[in-house]
Amino acid sequence: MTRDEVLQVFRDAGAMLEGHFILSSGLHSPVFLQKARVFMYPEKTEILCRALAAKIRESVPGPIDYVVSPALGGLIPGYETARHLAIPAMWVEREGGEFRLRRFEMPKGARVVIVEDIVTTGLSSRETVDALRALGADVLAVTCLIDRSGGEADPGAPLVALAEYKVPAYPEDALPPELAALPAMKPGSRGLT
Ligand SMILES: O=P(O)(O)OC[C@H]1O[C@H](OP(=O)(O)OP(=O)(O)O)[C@H](O)[C@@H]1O
Ligand SMILES: O=C(O)c1cc(=O)[nH]c(=O)[nH]1
Ligand SMILES: [Mg+2]
Repeated sequence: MTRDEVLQVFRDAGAMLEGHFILSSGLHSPVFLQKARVFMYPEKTEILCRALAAKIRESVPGPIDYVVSPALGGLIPGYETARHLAIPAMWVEREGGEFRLRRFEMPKGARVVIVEDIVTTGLSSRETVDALRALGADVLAVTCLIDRSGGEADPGAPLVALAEYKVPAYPEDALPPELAALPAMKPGSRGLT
């Protein structure tokens, strides 16, 4: 799939939101990709994840044992991408703020690919990589549907994105006046109890 085709799926689903958003990293942005509005359509999710699975096969040499995704946003694309790779999918979820593989056993040396929905700073992906390496997994790549950093994020393993879409994001103390004038929303789940 081309970058424009991927972005068009988000547009068609009404998932390209404009306003004032607080991201998982604490950065503020005038654009939010509300992936849940894509994932509510199984056929749109299938199109994206089949293409991501093909890109993973091209980019990651050797066998892959598991897909692992960070909850919540990574769950649906992780499952669907694993289906196209014909391998099992697991997820990490936050416990006391830290990602943990609470419901699954990870064999030592297992060859793992992370599937994320969106990468902005790479922090959530890096937390996932660290949690899995601490269990003895061999993390081969971090993959995502959309990389908002335009290739600049460092998730701690090679990054494979179905599409890059560079979007501005600002620290709280450096907001452009037109963004500061709008009420801020935080759509993601980091920090929720
Ligand atoms: O690269 P980063 O700067 O870490 O940002 C990207 C992360 O932010 C979102 O998750 P969020 O924590 O908002 O919660 P969600 O998965 O429930 O949407 C998204 O799903 C990624 O996990
Ligand atoms: O950085 C984020 O938290 C983020 C950005 C985005 O566009 N979409 C999303 O779900 N999370
Ligand atoms: Mg997430």
